[in-house]
Amino acid sequence: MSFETTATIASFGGKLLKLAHQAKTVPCQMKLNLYLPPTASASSPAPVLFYLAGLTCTGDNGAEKGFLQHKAAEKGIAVVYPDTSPRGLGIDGEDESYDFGSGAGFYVDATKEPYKGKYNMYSYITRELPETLFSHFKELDGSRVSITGHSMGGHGALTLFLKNPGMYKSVSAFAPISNPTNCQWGQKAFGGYFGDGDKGKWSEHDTCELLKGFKGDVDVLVDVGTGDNFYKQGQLRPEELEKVAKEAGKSVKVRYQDGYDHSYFFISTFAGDHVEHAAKYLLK
Ligand SMILES: N[C@@H](CCC(=O)N[C@@H](CSC=O)C(=O)NCC(=O)O)C(=O)O
Repeated sequence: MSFETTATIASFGGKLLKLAHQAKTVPCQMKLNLYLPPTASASSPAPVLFYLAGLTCTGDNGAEKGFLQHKAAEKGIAVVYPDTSPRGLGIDGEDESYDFGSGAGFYVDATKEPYKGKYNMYSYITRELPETLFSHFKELDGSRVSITGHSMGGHGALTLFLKNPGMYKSVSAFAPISNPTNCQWGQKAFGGYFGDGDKGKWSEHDTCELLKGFKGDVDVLVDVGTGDNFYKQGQLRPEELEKVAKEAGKSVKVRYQDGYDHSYFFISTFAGDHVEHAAKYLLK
């Protein structure tokens, strides 16, 4: 099934497309944004950066407030901004809380009813969405793809990268949920999507656990604001990420940005650095 383009918006010399398509891995229509830099064409396809957003977000938050497009236009990189969950499936309780269900898919394939077979954001982001995009948009180079994300989306970016060696050229994250098996957000989500009986499944989607067993080199950039209330509450656990990385001999650079909070003011301030980080690998 192909895409419907609901809007085309000029942005930094390129264009932002608002898209919708009927998905198969998740049983609903999915919306997203796609930024095409000015240089993208069928004869010169652009490498692609996926930006995974956080709790409560759609594909609009990053596209409208993340400020990635300025640097992406300069570097000739396309940016994909997917939604964060399926929508409107009529599951009991789906819309009740900001940190579970709608807007909170956590980039996993649920194995517990009533989300099983429906909340498959892992399959959607790693398989269906890229396959559909790259067959439809000849302006995109599907052989050069990187990933980044914020908070729940930072968790998504890091775990998808670590679970799929070779799929992404690079990874970075803004204030990621680095150790979801040991924080409230992650425990609620994994309990709801996997159940409490299968902690092995939880570990398969925890960046710290994945990093311990990762074969090969990494070069991960992470930014966290020291004024971030979710960091202060222990939802992000970047120190644990640094500890695991050090013990495993993996290059994970965590930059603690003085006074920044969890908002898109923080993301937009450092977005250029994250696009530069991706460009190092996408353009070499
Ligand atoms: N509404 C909630 C807070 C939700 C929130 O801060 N969401 C963040 C992502 S948090 C981790 O995934 C976000 O990006 N929000 C959208 C935005 O545009 O800022 C509450 O009331 O605490």
